[in-house]
Amino acid sequence: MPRVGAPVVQTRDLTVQYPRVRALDALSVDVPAGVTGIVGVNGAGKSTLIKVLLGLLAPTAGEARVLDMDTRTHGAAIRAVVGYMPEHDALPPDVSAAEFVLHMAQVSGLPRTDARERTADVLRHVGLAEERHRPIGGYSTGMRQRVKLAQAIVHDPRLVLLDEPTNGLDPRSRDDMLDLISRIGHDFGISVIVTSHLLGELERTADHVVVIDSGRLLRASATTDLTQTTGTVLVEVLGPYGSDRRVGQALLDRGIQAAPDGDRIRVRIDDPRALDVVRDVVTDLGLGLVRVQEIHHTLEEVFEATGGAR
Ligand SMILES: Nc1ncnc2c1ncn2[C@@H]1O[C@H](COP(=O)(O)OP(=O)(O)OP(=O)(O)O)[C@@H](O)[C@H]1O
Repeated sequence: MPRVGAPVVQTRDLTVQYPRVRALDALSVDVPAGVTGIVGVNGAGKSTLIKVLLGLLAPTAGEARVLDMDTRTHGAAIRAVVGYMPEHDALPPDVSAAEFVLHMAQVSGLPRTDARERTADVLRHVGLAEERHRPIGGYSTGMRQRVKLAQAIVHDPRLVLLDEPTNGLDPRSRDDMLDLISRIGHDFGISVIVTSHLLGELERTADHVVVIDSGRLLRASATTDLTQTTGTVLVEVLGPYGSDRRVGQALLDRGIQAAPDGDRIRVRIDDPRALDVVRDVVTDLGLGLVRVQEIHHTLEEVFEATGGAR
């Protein structure tokens, strides 16, 4: 059993060489428990990494450990405690979600009665309770993605690997799927590794983000560290027309960097006095301070800064 707080996945110099392409190139990363997003453009190596982690593809060099088990030697043991949602859809059209997920539960070793119970539970969790007896062939893309997610968690895994689960979904279904992923990771206590080529969507779902590009590690950190403050706040004041300009000018007069931003004032806070000066200036001018809002980087901005986005 891995120690509490131990990484769920560790790779060291992990390399996968296909005949023409090096899909993973000396990738060394620790993935902690919780929800982790693996982000990279198409072809970055995300699906290859997942295949290695499941023990389905042997590394050319280096090693990968999942829940402290070596993927080269413990593939079957890993797959018993890890769920997998593949990117592409290979669902049988003629069977119902209930039949399919029950079958997958039994394949993963659950006795029939437990498998039935778990199937009913997970189909309810993913929001397919009502439609579960209809043939999958008539399902929408969003429903099919939820069937794939249900079969990935039906055996109550410790870790689940989701390959591009939001692919092909409209914005609303994508939000539903992201909420579901967050619940699996945060309420059900199953660690989640989720791949995506869209950084923005992982911002509110993932606790950690691993950015890969051409099989190499660009960045691995807590989402909150990546989206750290820009050193700028937006200040909103209450007063007659032009109050924001007067505040901005008063701040500049006192040596604080400030610039208009719509009807608010963008203020640099590198100077430790800055927030005190804002409060003093607003009071001196007889105005009200409505809001001081810290501005954070978005993941997209960070990715662009590291040269990963295309
Ligand atoms: N079986 C294979 N044989 C040869 N090359 C492969 C194979 N699978 C993937 N590749 C190549 O390896 C690189 C990484 O592919 P991979 O599928 O891991 O990337 P990805 O980040 O998951 O992208 P996508 O989201 O498009 O699947 C790509 O250049 C791809 O063309």
